[in-house]
Amino acid sequence: MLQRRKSSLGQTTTSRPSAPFPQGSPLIRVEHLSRIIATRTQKTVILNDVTFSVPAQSLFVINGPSGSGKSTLLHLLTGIDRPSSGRVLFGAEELSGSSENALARWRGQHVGIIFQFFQLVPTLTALENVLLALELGKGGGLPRRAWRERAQMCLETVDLGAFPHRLPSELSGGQQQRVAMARALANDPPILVADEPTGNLDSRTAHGVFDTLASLTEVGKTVIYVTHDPNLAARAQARIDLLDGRIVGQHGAQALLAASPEVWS
Ligand SMILES: Nc1ncnc2c1ncn2[C@@H]1O[C@H](COP(=O)(O)OP(=O)(O)OP(=O)(O)O)[C@@H](O)[C@H]1O
Repeated sequence: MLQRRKSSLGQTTTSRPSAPFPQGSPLIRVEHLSRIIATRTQKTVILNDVTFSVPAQSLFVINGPSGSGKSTLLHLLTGIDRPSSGRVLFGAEELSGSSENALARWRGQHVGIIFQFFQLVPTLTALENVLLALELGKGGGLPRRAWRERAQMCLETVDLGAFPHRLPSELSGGQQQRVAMARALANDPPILVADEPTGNLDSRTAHGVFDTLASLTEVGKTVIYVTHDPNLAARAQARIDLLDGRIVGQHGAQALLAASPEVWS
C-alpha cells in the first residue's frame, strides 16, 4: 500500500530534504496512456498514447482547448477513471492495480482538489469550510485539538488569514478560490490538482491565484494545473499541450527528460 505522509504544512517545509520524492524527480509517471470509449457502433479515442512525467514539487500544467482530453487525463491521473491501456505510476506504485476502495483511500490521502467553481459550503465560514475538510479527512493524522490552528494556518498560507469568519458570499471570487485552496491543503496531501481553477476569474485575479499555487511548490507540494489559458500555461515550470487526445507540445522537457529518461526513450 502507498505510504501516508503525515507531516503538517510547516513540517513539510522542514522535511523537504528527506522527502521521498526530491524536487524534480518524477512523482507521477504516465506511460502510453490511452482511453477509448467503445459502444456497439462506435469507438471514440479520447486519449491516444500519452506519455509524460510530473516532476515532484513543481507546478505542472496540462494545457489544451476544450475537448482535447484534459479532464479525462486528470481523472486517470487521480484514479477516478481507469485507462484502456498504458499505466499511471505514483512513485513505484501502479494506480490501476488497486481496488476502487484502495484508490478512493489513496486519493483522500494524497490528492487535494481545487475546482473551477470553488464548491464551498455557502452557510459555513472560510475557517469552517477548511475544518469540514479536516473532519472528512480525519485531520490528516493530526489530533482533533490541533484542527482549528491547522485550518487557520492553511488560510494564512493562501493569504486569507484575516478573514476566517467570513462566509463565501462575503468574499470576492479570488478570495473564495483561496478558501478552496486552503481546504485542499487541509489534510496535507502531497499533490494538489486544480481543474481550471481560474476559469471563473478575471485575468489579474487569475494570475494571483496561479502565483499562490506556484508558491505551494516551495512547501513541498506538487501542483497539477489544468487550463486552456495559454498565458497562464506559459508560466508553468513544466507543461504538456494536448490536442485531440494527443500530446502536441512539451515544455520544461529538459527537466523532465533528466528526471525520467526511461519514460522519454
Ligand atoms: N464518456 C464519454 N463518451 C464519449 N465521449 C466522451 C466521453 N467523455 C469525454 N468524451 C469526449 O472526449 C473528448 C475529451 O473530453 P474532456 O472532457 O476530457 O476534454 P477537456 O479538454 O477537459 O474539455 P473542456 O476544457 O471543455 O472541459 C471530448 O470530445 C468529449 O466529448
